[in-house]
Amino acid sequence: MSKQVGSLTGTEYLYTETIDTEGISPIAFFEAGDRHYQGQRFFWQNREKTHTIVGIGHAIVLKATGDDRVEVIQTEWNRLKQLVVKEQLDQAPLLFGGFSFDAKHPGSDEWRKFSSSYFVVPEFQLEIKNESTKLSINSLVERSDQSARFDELRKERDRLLHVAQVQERPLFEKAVVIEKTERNVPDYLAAVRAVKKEITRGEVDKVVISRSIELDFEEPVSTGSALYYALQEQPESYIFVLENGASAFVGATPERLIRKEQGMIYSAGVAGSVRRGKDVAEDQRLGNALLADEKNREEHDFVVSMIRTVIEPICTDLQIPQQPKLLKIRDIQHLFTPIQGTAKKDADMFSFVKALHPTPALGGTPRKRAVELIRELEQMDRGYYAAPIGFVDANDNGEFAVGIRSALLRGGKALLYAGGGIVSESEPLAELEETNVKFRPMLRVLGGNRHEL
Ligand SMILES: C=C(O[C@H]1C=CC=C(C(=O)O)[C@@H]1O)C(=O)O
Ligand SMILES: [Mg+2]
Repeated sequence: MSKQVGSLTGTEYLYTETIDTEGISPIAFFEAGDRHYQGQRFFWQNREKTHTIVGIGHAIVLKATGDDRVEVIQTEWNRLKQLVVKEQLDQAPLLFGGFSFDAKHPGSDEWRKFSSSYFVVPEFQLEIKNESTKLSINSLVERSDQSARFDELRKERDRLLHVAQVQERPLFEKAVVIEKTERNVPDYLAAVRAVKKEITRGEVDKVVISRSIELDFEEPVSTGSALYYALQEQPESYIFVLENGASAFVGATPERLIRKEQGMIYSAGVAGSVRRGKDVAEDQRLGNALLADEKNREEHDFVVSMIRTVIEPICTDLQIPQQPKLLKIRDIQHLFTPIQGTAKKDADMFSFVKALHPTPALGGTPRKRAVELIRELEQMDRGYYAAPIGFVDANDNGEFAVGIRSALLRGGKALLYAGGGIVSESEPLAELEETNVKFRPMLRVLGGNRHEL
């Protein structure tokens, strides 16, 4: 049973016990939870592929809505951290989840279950980092129930391990798409034009406008299959899955929001885009043209300058290069500025998430007006698209990416999302084409590309 932290009795502790499990495949472990824990799993892998986390089952669920949702999650997590009981060598329990893009959005049926924030401490936590593989059990129980509860949980852990290691490895078939519907192209183009007018009027400098594509499949798509193909097809990106009941939010994003490790923080400006070239020469020509392009540099500079402004008060030793570099991933190249610093003493992970979200790579400049315009102009609910998704551990180390190049799966349907930064020089049809490139990663993963390839 999962517990909302609000229902704590005051006498429970968050017990953790870790074992070493070298050689287990994270996707096989994820899939081992398919039968009994569907809707209660998550998966995370960083861009460098040095850190993979799988969560199965819910020891604790945290949800919060409203403007102060980040602070509510932050406070509850701080309270929970005080309850951790573990041996020194045990892994710290972690909190994984995400926020919706806009806490003030009225919401839609498709995203209803996710609430405007949804975080879990997994019951079974597999972590592969620095060449070591650790599997923990986390459980929030009364001291008097701890021993009996852990006996049950150890049995269940061993069963999951056996399924993952010994029983047949899962074979994933790519789902078959029967229909691909561009949901709101005229609305999207109208929104881009409206933003350009607002820019001319001096109301805003930049707003990110997005749209969605619906895929209908012959059969329900399993989360495991989407995850498998995301890992195969997008090796240069963060890969994430967050299940919630019958829905799953899945993505292959290149964009870090914040990583915090031993007091150091790492963020990134990722904005400004062009497709990959068909050969090396074209790829380099496109990349160099992107680096020199005024419109894309403007899109990018708004992001870097806002990140500087919002993290300067909570950081020291901030290091931000003057010029962007190129970030090349399978389908697209971006302008990229890595940012790092040292977190001030009281600035924890959620202080950074709150300060940074949304950067103008997903929202706009100025932030408040841009988010209002997105709410007014986009004829859709972004849900968790373009919003922070990731984890923090009990030592306040962790990482959040931005949930782009992503899709919401539910049964035989998927909703894919993509957007782009609209600035004064934006051309509506060129922006539409840019969103087509940004849909590609998830179209590859989900099979919706087969007519185009
Ligand atoms: C909003 C998205 O991308 C952002 C990240 C990188 C480049 C972007 C751009 O060039 O417009 C966007 O700001 C998306 O992929 O849906
Ligand atoms: Mg762009």
